[in-house]
Amino acid sequence: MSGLTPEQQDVVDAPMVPLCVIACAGSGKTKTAVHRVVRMRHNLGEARGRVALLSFSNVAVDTFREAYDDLASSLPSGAGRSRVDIDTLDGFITTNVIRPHGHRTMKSPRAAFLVTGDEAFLEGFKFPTSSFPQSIKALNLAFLNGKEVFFYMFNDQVVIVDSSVARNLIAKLGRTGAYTHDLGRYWAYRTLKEQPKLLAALSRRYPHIVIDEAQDIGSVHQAILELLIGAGSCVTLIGDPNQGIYEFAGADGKFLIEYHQRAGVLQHSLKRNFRSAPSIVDLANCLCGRDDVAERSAPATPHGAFFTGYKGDQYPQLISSFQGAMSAAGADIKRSAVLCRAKKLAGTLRGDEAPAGQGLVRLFAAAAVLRDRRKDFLKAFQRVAVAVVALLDNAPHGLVSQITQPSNKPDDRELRKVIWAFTRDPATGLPSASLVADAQWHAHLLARIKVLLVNLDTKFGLKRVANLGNKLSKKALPSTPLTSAADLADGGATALRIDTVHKAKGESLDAVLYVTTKEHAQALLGGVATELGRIGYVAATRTRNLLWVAVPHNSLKELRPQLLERGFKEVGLSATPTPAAKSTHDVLLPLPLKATKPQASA
Ligand SMILES: Nc1ncnc2c1ncn2[C@@H]1O[C@H](COP(=O)(O)OP(=O)(O)OP(=O)(O)O)[C@@H](O)[C@H]1O
Repeated sequence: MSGLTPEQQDVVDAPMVPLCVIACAGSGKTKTAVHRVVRMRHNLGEARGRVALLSFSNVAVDTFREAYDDLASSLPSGAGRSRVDIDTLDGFITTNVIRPHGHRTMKSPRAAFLVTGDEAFLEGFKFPTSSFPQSIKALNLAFLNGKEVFFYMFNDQVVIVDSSVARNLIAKLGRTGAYTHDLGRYWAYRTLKEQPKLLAALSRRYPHIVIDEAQDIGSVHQAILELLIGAGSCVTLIGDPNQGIYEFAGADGKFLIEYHQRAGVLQHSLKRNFRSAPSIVDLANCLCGRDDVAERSAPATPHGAFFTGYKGDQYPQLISSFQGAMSAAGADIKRSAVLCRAKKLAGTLRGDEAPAGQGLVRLFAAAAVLRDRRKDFLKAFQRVAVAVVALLDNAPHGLVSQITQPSNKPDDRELRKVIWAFTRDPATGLPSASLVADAQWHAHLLARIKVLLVNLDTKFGLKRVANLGNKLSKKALPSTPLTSAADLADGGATALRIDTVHKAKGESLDAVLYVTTKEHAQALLGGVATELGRIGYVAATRTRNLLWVAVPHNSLKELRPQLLERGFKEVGLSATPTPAAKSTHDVLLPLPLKATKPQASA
């Protein structure tokens, strides 16, 4: 197959046995995995077994599907081209285990359904803690040395929950057929463990499973995979342990790192980085102690790794200075981003307001802002679904899930369509976030909800609650629009994306500004031994050409020597928003340098 490097080709051509592929950032894991799957399907010929290619995000799955559709046309017709399933690991478990078989283990009279966490009936499913009862949606599970451990997170700390309390609560929810994301994995594990015939059948159906981003496999996922491996499935893991950033969810990368030690598993590595300029690859090597090789040569435009200090009130200056540097580097605004460790900081930088209103009105208001400001129609739809169901009298427990999850039932699909139409249309459905909230927006909302509820009654026999006015009070709505007209007019087209590092995982970006606290910057410089360090590593390795790391001004003196030692160059902030800096081939510093007396290394 053409276009692959020898190390990628070796993975593709490897015998049909389990592989452990440790790959660096930007090494073309996607391309390699898709070519490998096509080759596997080719080798399987007319055999009936399916190949599963699994990853962790819907974006990754879409990319894989597109690439597979392109490549699979090279398979001879009839060679089982369609017997490849590409999905997220959770999607795979849901389709093959939880939905069709989970209810038997859950002791539910109906098929299992996923809850969003906001459903009113979950109020009755709480567990006690030393302070106040917590909702079951906060309950997580991990396997530690083969034992189930139940916990929840409080102020970034893990708090253990008594196992029998947790099991009873999970069983009680299970009997309704409901499960949260985390508990879905638990039920899938238990279903496979308790129904050995099902496990054997699933393993026969999927004799080969390839998992990308395998550093993100958590302990419950691992337990499920171990069952499949034990039943005969041949599992290949591809990933980069230095990008393991889901430790809080029980993924510590150990499964991937140690997988090659198992009998029969062949080890491979991918060490050529196609994404980043050589100076960025050098920095990445310095951070993680690898010796990966840049496949690209240095671009003719300004590029490399820079740092700058910022004060708490200088975010606008910081971002406009970075945009000046981006212009000089020829970075595309749509393929560049400001990244932060924490959601809260990303929200502050984006200028996200606290959601307005109370109760269900708050949900509708948040949905309007998500749709109109963030253009996030899906999240808006999910909030509208939860709020509308809460306005129904005696709504069946799984109704939110019936609306929000894809379904083959015509009634569910019709209902989904009605809620989508309401969410999407500011003229007849959820009013525009640009209307004055307490006066216009709320009045429109009330009138249109009434029409919607009549419609739901007529078409689907769903009755509304009696006290609509109480449930939709205008308390805590401001006498201003929910979001400013300027934000809406921009529509995000010219705005630089501001996001968390977790959201940018797997992406290639032209330019990245990583905004850090002192702790985040220290962790980045400290390397990949800690999760915070790996988060910094993921941020740094997203960029193709330009990386800026912004550190708090008051830690600059302390951090400067280490930043310089790692190869970062210092830049200052421009006093006012900058016009695009001049692009010259040999200028690496896109902005005038201020206060840059390098200190001797500590
Ligand atoms: N053999 C190849 N020839 C040319 N380009 C390649 C080759 N393999 C991969 N690439 C390119 O390398 C870039 C990075 O690939 P990809 O996004 O799959 O990296 P990755 O290994 O998933 O990285 P990360 O783990 O950092 O997200 C993509 O633009 C891809 O098209």
